[in-house]
Amino acid sequence: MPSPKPVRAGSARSSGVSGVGGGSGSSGRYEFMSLTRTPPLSPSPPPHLLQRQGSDPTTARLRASESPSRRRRGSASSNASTSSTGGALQLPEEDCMHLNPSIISVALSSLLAVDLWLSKRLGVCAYEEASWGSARPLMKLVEVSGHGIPWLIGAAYCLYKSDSAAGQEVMLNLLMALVLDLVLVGIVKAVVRRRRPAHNRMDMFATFSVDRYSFPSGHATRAAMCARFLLAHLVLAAPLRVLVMLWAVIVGLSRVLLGRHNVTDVAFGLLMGYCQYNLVEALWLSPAMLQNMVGLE
Ligand SMILES: CC(C)=CCC/C(C)=C/CC/C(C)=C/COP(=O)(O)O
Repeated sequence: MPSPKPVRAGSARSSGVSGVGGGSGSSGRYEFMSLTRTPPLSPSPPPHLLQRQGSDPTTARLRASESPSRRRRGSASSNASTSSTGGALQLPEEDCMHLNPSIISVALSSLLAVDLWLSKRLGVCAYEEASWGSARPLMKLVEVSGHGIPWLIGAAYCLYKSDSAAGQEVMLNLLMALVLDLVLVGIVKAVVRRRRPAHNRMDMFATFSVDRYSFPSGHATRAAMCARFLLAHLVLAAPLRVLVMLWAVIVGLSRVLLGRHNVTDVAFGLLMGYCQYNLVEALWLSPAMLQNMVGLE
């Protein structure tokens, strides 16, 4: 499997392929090439760099993406070390000190490469002509079931219809949780700015501008948080509890099948939604606070 190649955001964007990474480029952001695309031509590294890169192609590419000043410094120390050892490759101390960050970035790059590859393979409902394209309408129904608008309208309606203080308390807190989820997901999306998979067709209804970004999946955070909320506050029979959990998993899975998200967007989204519920519990609006806020007797 080819290793992903960290490139400057501008060049990847122009090829319409996306990814994310912490990176140490001038913009602090890397994007990763699609595995199925031919990487753009880049100037060949100078011969001394090739010598230092050895036979490991990943290390070679990482070295080639270094800043020119670091390459020059590396080149000088490399020449010294190879000449003193009669041609045997001996890394200078400076490079040894950078070994750990390199291992982490290679591990992260590999994880993201697997993520892109797996997500592309699993995007079987991304369009009608795809291998499971006939299931796309069903997946879009699942999408609607996890969308913010039906949940907000449903919670507001139940709050309005509820005739007990306990019911109103739960519904108001659910509303608060849904708004909190939209805000937190919006912030993370705006900070990370990972683009949606190239095979995604952007035909979702009612989206915010941050929803052009894919990390994390808002549907996944909402599904995990709402599932925990329902399980904690509704008295449900065992089969229904299983159904609620299954629904959350299916909503998450449908995001990848529809091609809306990469696997890591959904995995992180489910985890984030699960943790968000803890925050909702911590911020729980009590009846006393509710009396002040909505004037309950
Ligand atoms: C009242 C109000 C402002 C409601 C906004 C609800 C809304 C438009 C939510 C966006 C839901 C959405 C499309 C999230 C994107 O989910 P991903 O799973 O694709 O990240």
